[in-house]
Amino acid sequence: MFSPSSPPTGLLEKVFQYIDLHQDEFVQTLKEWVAVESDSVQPVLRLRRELLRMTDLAADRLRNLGAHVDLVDAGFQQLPDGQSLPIPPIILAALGNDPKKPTVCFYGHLDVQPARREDGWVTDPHTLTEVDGKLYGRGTTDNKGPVLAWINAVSTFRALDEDLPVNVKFVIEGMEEAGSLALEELVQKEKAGFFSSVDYIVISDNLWVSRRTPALTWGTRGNSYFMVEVKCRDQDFHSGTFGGILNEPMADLVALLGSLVDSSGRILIPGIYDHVAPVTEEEKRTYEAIDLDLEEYRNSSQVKKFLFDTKEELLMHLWRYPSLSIHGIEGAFHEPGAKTVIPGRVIGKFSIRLVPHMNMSVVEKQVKQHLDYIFSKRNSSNQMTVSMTLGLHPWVANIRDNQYLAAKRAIKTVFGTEPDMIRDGSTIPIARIFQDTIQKSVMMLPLGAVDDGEHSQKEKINRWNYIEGSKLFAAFFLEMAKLH
Ligand SMILES: Cn1cncc1C[C@H](NC(=O)CCN)C(=O)O
Ligand SMILES: [Zn+2]
Ligand SMILES: [Zn+2]
Repeated sequence: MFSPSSPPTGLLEKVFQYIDLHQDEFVQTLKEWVAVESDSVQPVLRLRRELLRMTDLAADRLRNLGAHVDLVDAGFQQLPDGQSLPIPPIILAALGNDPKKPTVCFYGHLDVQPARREDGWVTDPHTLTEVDGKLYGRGTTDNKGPVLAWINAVSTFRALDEDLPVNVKFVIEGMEEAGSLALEELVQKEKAGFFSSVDYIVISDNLWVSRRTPALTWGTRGNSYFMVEVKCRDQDFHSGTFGGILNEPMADLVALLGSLVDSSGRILIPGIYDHVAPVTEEEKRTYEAIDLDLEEYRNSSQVKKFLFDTKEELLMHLWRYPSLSIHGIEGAFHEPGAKTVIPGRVIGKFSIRLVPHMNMSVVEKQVKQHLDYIFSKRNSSNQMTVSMTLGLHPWVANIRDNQYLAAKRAIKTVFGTEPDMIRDGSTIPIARIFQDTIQKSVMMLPLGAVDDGEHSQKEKINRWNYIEGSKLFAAFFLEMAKLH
């Protein structure tokens, strides 16, 4: 082993060289993984079988590394129609348990969003296709590529017959895109078991804000999801026979939804901003330092104008202020054509992205009170029911943790630059659950570029990001060992 003060230049060079030389093999494995249509979103048996196949493929790969692999049964998913579908088992794997080394646990997921060629893909979404250094395919960046990058890093030490600098554990699930069913329960159950030896958790399930500058993520927003139902009766009406003599549920609902946010993006629910953490000068400087070309971002997003004109304002509204989005209306007539229906019962769906110091149950109360007030002013004879169906807390890391220091050093070594220290506007619910339940340091170390198109058509990961990302994880192991 190397001494803590002298950098392991020789070993690191060997590792990087190995990864460069074997990159086509690494791409080939990604191709095999992308070929499995492991869609967890559409609840159909055929796809669940694909998910099980994907889980077995990953478990085999981990066993080949020499890891001890447990497939933890996750039970069944109950569907609203009474059907039930199997949830793929959750992989818990471990490699090495040297008490002198830190134990780093990687969380990732094998499931993907649905993708069909007709949706607007140029290539088949389940056939990894390389064009100009871009590896196109569903799951390449979210999240199969990063999971494999971690495996590539571990396998490189094994192939070189080098001692792993850290003990490595894996939590790999197959239901992330469907809300990580069964995972929270498992984390609680294994708190004193599998997780008791874990010192650090690394998640690589988000993106940089740049195409070239790597990032380290230290916070995500939470989310509270609301459904507001307005009901007259369970059946639709004909607007020729009932139009003019009813309080129409859609009119009530549109008024309710229209009362939530103004055209400058400000949430109109009284009190909602009361607890939002104030911005500090130090925090402001972190946004100034970030590599984001506003014009390029705007153009590539195909948006004419954002609500904010400066980089700092834009980032703060994405990352550290709450936002309210209206997602849809169940029961509304939305198909093409001109049907003259009055829907009898509709459900509006919206969510509020939560930020530090907002209190979930206070938010819930404020939303309900506000909607009650707006609805009562309408004097409608319909019935309104509001429910919060999902409550995910925001997450903030302690960037003074050792693993943030190790990751910064590894990024510097691999990319020759300091990372953008970013937050993320969306939610990775498991981060906060890990932090609260096992009370260990959680870090998000993304590998993909801003234009990877996660969840979208033409999802890709650059070969460069995938291969340098594999090196980054390897360099991170070595830096962690030095700090321990
Ligand atoms: C399911 N869900 C409902 N509320 C929040 C979520 C999670 C979802 N997470 C992601 O997209 C991960 C991005 N890397 C999101 O933030 O919308
Ligand atoms: Zn993901
Ligand atoms: Zn996703």
